[in-house]
Amino acid sequence: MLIIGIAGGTGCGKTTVVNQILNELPEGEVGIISQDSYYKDTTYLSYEERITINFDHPRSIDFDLLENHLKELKKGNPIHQPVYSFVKHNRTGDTLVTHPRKVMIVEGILILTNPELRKMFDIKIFVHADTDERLIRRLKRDICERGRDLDEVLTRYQNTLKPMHEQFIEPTKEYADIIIPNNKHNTVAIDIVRSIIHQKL
Ligand SMILES: Nc1ncnc2c1ncn2[C@@H]1O[C@H](COP(=O)(O)OP(=O)(O)O)[C@@H](O)[C@H]1O
Ligand SMILES: Nc1ccn([C@@H]2O[C@H](COP(=O)(O)O)[C@@H](O)[C@H]2O)c(=O)n1
Repeated sequence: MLIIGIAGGTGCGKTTVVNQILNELPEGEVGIISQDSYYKDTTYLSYEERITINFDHPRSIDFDLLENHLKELKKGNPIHQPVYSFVKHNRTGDTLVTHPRKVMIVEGILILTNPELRKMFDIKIFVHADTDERLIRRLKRDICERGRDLDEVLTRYQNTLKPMHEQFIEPTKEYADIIIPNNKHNTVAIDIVRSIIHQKL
């Protein structure tokens, strides 16, 4: 199994890049794991307490579960990937059965901060987009798709997103084998990653 880790700050286009890579690849040959599914279960907290969580700090992620799931997939076993709700700020209680594939892509802002995960990735990719571009994309996306308003996104940006990006996420660029510039759609980079995957299938 080839495991590809795709990191980069919020709004850089990780999900979009993954979808572009999957386009034109045989359906069902490549599996996806999203770091967002591994936000820690916070059912014991009230909604008011959950919205104060710093979701851009590595401690918000259940890395042990993510690592165990990758190990199970490597052994050939299916896993139950938790389903996360950005509206409830918590896991939904549902899970998505994820079967092992020849190629697994793991994507998320903080995945390269964890040394054990880094060791498991055969290829490490960092998607880069400028800070202002990422903020504009995040604003549009969170308002349209994640039930947020302008004030929520900007407050979160100032209090946690920006400082955590500088402290934890941007420094992981140095671990990347490939850096994809993504201020604009980068079809050449996508084709390169796709051809690496093709060789493995
Ligand atoms: N290269 C790009 N040019 C313009 N918009 C983009 C680009 N890549 C992604 N987007 C848009 O930016 C938003 C955030 O992208 P997404 O892939 O969800 O980022 P991430 O998963 O890194 O947070 C989405 O609305 C997406 O359509
Ligand atoms: N309840 C939550 C959990 C996370 N976030 C934000 O999501 C971002 C990571 O997801 P991307 O798809 O943008 O990579 C991260 O920056 C968290 O702030 C949230 O808003 N609410």
